Amino acid sequence: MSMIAAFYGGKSILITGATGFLGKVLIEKLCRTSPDLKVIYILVRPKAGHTLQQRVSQIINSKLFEKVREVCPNVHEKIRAISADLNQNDFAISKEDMQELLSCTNIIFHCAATVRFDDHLRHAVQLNVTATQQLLFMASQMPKLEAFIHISTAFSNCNLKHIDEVIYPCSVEPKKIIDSMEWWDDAIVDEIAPKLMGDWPNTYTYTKALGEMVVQQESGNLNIAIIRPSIVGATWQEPFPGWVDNLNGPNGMIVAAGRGFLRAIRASPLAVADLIPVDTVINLTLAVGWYTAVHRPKSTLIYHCTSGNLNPCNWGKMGCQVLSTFEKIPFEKAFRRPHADFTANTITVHYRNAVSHRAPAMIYDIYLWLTGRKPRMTKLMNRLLRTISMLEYFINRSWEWSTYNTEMLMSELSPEDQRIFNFDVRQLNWLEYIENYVLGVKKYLLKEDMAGIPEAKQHLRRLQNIYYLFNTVFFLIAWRLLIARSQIARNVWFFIMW
Ligand SMILES: CCCCCCCCCCCCCCCCCCCCCCCCCC(=O)SCCNC(=O)CCNC(=O)[C@H](O)C(C)(C)COP(=O)(O)OP(=O)(O)OC[C@H]1O[C@@H](n2cnc3c(N)ncnc32)[C@H](O)[C@@H]1OP(=O)(O)O
Ligand SMILES: NC(=O)C1=CN([C@@H]2O[C@H](COP(=O)(O)OP(=O)(O)OC[C@H]3O[C@@H](n4cnc5c(N)ncnc54)[C@H](OP(=O)(O)O)[C@@H]3O)[C@@H](O)[C@H]2O)C=CC1
Repeated sequence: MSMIAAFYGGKSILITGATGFLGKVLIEKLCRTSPDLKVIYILVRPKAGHTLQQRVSQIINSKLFEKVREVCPNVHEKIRAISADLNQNDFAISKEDMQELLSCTNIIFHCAATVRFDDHLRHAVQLNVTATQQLLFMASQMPKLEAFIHISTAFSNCNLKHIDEVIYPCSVEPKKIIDSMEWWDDAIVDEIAPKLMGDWPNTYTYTKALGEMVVQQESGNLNIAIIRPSIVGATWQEPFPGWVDNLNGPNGMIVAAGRGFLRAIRASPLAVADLIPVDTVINLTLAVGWYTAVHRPKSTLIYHCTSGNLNPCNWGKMGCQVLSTFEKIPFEKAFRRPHADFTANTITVHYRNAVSHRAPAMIYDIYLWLTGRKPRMTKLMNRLLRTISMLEYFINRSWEWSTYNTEMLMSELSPEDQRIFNFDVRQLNWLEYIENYVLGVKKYLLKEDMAGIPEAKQHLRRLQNIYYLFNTVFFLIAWRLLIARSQIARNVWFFIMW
């Protein structure tokens, strides 16, 4: 019998960020392994014209929940959506709902965050710091609360090279920043943001670091743990390999490379690609929830959920495997044949951006314009280049994260729990994982049918022929112009002909 699965039986669990990437996998695993849990409260806001109920139904009826619907047919009764906006006071939760949450919640998993790197500092502070503070205040009023699990990021201290499982202080107290945000206008925030952020590369990582400080300072008597995942990727094993549903992190790059937009990226091929599958993160999260509630460690424990020190893989190896998978499983509607490489030199990067990214986009836009359609490729390419510029920081450096707490927890689990809640990343075979990842991007993110592969391959062959034709015509025109202007070129031409 799994101790962890049994622990969640009969429990009332509160999850923020449940509609996000990690949140969905967390609910899925909880419902599948502990179908006898009492209720999962999820704090959801209405979005994009969808009501709360529609959003929940969409999740429950999705492919990800296929197995859950078998194991736990009454899953929709287990999930209770509560209307909430984490940017509002008291999260804009109704009095009745708040009363129920305060009196019933046993465990909190706090996943909600803004993960945009370029979010305005005010908004990032509001969601990643102030909302965390408010949630901790709510938690302190919950008599039945057994554990509060905060999801942070391994990059909250990306300004350091070696990172231990401790909280590092930021130079300005988070409380001061929260207070200042009340009376600073946007112009002042914009001016002061770079000074506050110091050597953090973006508002996301900075506010996640502030969020950890808030957790430490406001923990009071609560049983708290912090989990720091690195770059979270598609599922490794559960509920099935390769599931992914957003364009964050490597996902967008895989799409861009597979469709032939991305030709070159500034990256160190030897830098460690610290990817971690989302199901591994969730298994660790559930194990930490159990351990924190049952063993009640004296201090707040931090768990690094990373792969680099246990089973390293570098960007070069990962990129090669991504490209070789495209050979077998091409994406549909490719703009060009997938071919990308890593460059390190700044001049080469500018050259490749001009020649391999911007020029083909402009040529294609001219073609669209000539055929009476709306040009869009240049805009798309600019967006891609902007995204790449934001990710570059993370693919040109390596970090070392110590994992003592995570390894300690692994040794505390029974063999049954080690199997059901496996977070031992040493067992991961990278080549197999990346192949399933690319396949998952095709199937679950791009929603492409596998039956379309022969047609996609044929399309790539056509693109290859267009490429040869274009190069031949380009060469002939260039040569013709050269012959017209240069005696040496003419001599070479006559020599060849002769
Ligand atoms: C040796 C040879 C081998 C050769 C190999 C060759 C290689 C070939 C293979 C390549 C694969 C292997 C290498 C991969 C390297 C990846 C490194 C990853 C590092 C990640 C580190 C993460 C560390 C921290 C982890 C964490 O702790 S947290 C999670 C991380 N957080 C994020 O990843 C958020 C990032 N994003 C944003 O920060 C915002 O997205 C923003 C970017 C500002 C845009 O912002 P904006 O321009 O305003 O655009 P949006 O409004 O967002 O979107 C507007 C429209 O663009 C869409 N779109 C949003 N995104 C993306 C995206 N990426 N890519 C594409 N499209 C996207 C969106 O769908 C919407 O489409 P629409 O609806 O309009 O149709
Ligand atoms: N993905 C990754 O690579 C990594 C993620 N993490 C951390 O994991 C956690 C989850 O990330 P991930 O699932 O990828 O992020 P997502 O962007 O997929 O999900 C964010 C969640 O937060 C919710 N949310 C955002 N703003 C509000 C608001 N004002 N009120 C209520 N809910 C809100 C979103 O709801 P809605 O659907 O309504 O927008 C969504 O459910 C975050 O704390 C992140 O820092 C850490 C390391 C890496």
